[in-house]
Amino acid sequence: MFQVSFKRLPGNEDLKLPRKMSELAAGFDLQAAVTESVTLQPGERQLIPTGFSMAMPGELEAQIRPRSGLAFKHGITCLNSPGTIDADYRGEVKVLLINHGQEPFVIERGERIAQMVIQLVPAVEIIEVDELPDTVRGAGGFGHTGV
Ligand SMILES: O=c1ccn([C@H]2C[C@H](O)[C@@H](COP(=O)(O)OP(=O)(O)OP(=O)(O)O)O2)c(=O)[nH]1
Ligand SMILES: [Mg+2]
Repeated sequence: MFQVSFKRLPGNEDLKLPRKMSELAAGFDLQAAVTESVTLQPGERQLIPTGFSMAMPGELEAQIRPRSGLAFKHGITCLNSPGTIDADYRGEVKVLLINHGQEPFVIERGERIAQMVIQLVPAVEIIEVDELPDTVRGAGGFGHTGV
């Protein structure tokens, strides 16, 4: 069990810390910490504050992912999905939303706008080599096996 710390930023006492909405949910839902409602016009993107910062062990990262309901109903998604929160980041977690829908979308304070999934990041060492091991696939990609 890893411990992940959330720090509520001043002025956000009314918001809940990220939380799972069902027992086995993968994601912790994130609330919009906008001080007043924000309207995303079709095609517009905005960085939405969440009102908290966080810390986690170095083996972890946090991914910011869209909520499928907002995507399906309103075309609202995360432009950089999944957003990456590095373990050493201590700034406010923010959500880069974009409106891919046809209608303006209003974000109210406290609205659940995205979800955060905590993931393991394996420790790796990068080594430079002159040759890579052969495989059957080789350089084939981008649909070379057909559709
Ligand atoms: O959706 C996101 C993505 C990133 N971040 C924060 C945490 C992350 O650790 C930091 C940097 O993100 P990233 O590495 O994706 O951006 P960059 O453009 O590479 O910036 P940097 O040079 O600061 O790493 O920004 C967020 O709050 N929300
Ligand atoms: Mg970076």
